[in-house]
Amino acid sequence: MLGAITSLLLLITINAITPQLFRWGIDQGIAKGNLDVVYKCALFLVLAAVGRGLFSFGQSFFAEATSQNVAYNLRNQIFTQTQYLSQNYYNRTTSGQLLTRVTSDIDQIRTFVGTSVLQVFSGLITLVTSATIVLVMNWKLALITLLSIPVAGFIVGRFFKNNSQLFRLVQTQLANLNGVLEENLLGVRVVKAFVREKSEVLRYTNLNGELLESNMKTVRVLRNVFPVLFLLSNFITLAVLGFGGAEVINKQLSLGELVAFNSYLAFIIQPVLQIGFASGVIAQASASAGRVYEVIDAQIDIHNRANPITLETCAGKVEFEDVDFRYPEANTNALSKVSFTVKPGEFAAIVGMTGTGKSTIVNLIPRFYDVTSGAVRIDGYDVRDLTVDSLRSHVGVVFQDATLFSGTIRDNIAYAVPEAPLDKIIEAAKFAAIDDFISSLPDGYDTIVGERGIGLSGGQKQRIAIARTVLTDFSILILDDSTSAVDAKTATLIQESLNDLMRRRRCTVIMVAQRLSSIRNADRILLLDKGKLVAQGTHEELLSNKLYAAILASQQKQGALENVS
Ligand SMILES: Nc1ncnc2c1ncn2[C@@H]1O[C@H](COP(=O)(O)OP(=O)(O)OP(=O)(O)O)[C@@H](O)[C@H]1O
Repeated sequence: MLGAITSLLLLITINAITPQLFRWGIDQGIAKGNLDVVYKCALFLVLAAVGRGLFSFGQSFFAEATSQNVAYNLRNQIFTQTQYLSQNYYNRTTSGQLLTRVTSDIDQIRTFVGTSVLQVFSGLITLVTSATIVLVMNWKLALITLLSIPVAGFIVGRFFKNNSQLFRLVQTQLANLNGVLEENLLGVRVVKAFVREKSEVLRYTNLNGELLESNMKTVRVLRNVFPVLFLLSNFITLAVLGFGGAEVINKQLSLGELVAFNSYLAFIIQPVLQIGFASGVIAQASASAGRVYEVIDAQIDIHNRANPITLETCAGKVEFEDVDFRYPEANTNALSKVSFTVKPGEFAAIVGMTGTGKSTIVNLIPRFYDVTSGAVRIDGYDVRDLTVDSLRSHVGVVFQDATLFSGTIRDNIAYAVPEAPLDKIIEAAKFAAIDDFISSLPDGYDTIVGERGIGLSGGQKQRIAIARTVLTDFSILILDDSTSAVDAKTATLIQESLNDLMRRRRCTVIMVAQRLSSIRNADRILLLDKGKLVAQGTHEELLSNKLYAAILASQQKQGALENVS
């Protein structure tokens, strides 16, 4: 920016000197018939033109470089922030919204930094220097000229006041449009299955139409400002030529002075127009900056407390003490007065009807959310007193939906431990009962998955996700319905590996399970109903519980159906 400003200042200096050269050339050279002065003047004018070219280039090059760097920094800042924003934030914001901020909004800011900052800066400096010079040259003529500034200021100010809302609306509409696009790309199968292509096209087209309408409004308001400013500048030129011409005729002003004055006029009107042009970009960029900084400044709910404790080693004891939890936008508690203890090395299972809070319980352990009241403790420490990193490094989680990243299968399994040797990766894959499948692929562990790679079934993805977690150094393993997408036989295989793992690693396992068959040998089964812990015990102990028996009976029926099919 310093380079750009220096170039700009030099450019302005040359621009300020040039009319004086004309004046000198005309009054001292042409009028007095002194050819030597005319030649010298011509030479200086050529040098001034070369300098102008050089410094114009420097100014725009450095400004553009600055703007690219600003965009680079903002993109990095916003991405870093997205990595640390809490789950609550993502429940409220669609990724389409975030994508628009990272792309289109940052681009608006880049344009502003690349062009408008210097335009305004140079405009102001040119205006002040030119105004001072013309005031010294002929104050009467200068006052007529300078009259244009408050009038133009009023026009630009009104433009800002009336239209900043409109520019914000355009960016919001663009974000909504991207939201629909994103939803449709993710849910393309649902759209096809329900034959909703036409109505989705209509929905997108309507939103796109609204965006077009708003964009046209901005085009109209932008285009309306400039003719008014041009008209103003023409009036001023007219006034200067009229009044100045009379002054020359009355011998109050030399012809050279009038020519020089007329040149300065351009340096007064041009900045006014320049600032007018910039005002559109500034209004758009300011709306975009507001949206970008909304993300960058968003409060991160889950963060380290002052003087947090680093959990160096973890035995794996998990306690819930009178835990109440309510999602921010919900009216009722998802969990109420939940208390239980899972001892180190125990295998605990959480069961219950759908929507009773099973996933919510496990989300509280690695602090994806914080409890509303009560406490979650690990080895006796309130999880909120531990550093988030050390807490999560001891908790391995396999989610319901297995998200893989684009890259090789090996990269995906080694996601949290990139330096893991291949034999460890294979061991993890064997644990998740996916090694046979991977080995059968032509490229084995180097097979590319994700956008440009092979497609995997839901169960295969889930097993790779299990292997990814198994490879980490956890003391508490959370499996959130992670075998729901695999068949009963594979689930049993994974279950056997799990038993083996618990024996070898002495880790605590907390499993949310739909299939009761996979948790028969759990040390402790927590039975949830409508956010409350209604019973706990072993499978045999819970058989007498009505709800447990009902869930079991419904599953046996389903199991029989699976066998038939
Ligand atoms: N982000 C959220 N905002 C508001 N309410 C939520 C949110 N997520 C879940 N809930 C509500 O909290 C309750 C518990 O949800 P949870 O996902 O823990 O149930 P679950 O027992 O794991 O269900 P399932 O077996 O269907 O996965 C549900 O009533 C659900 O509607």
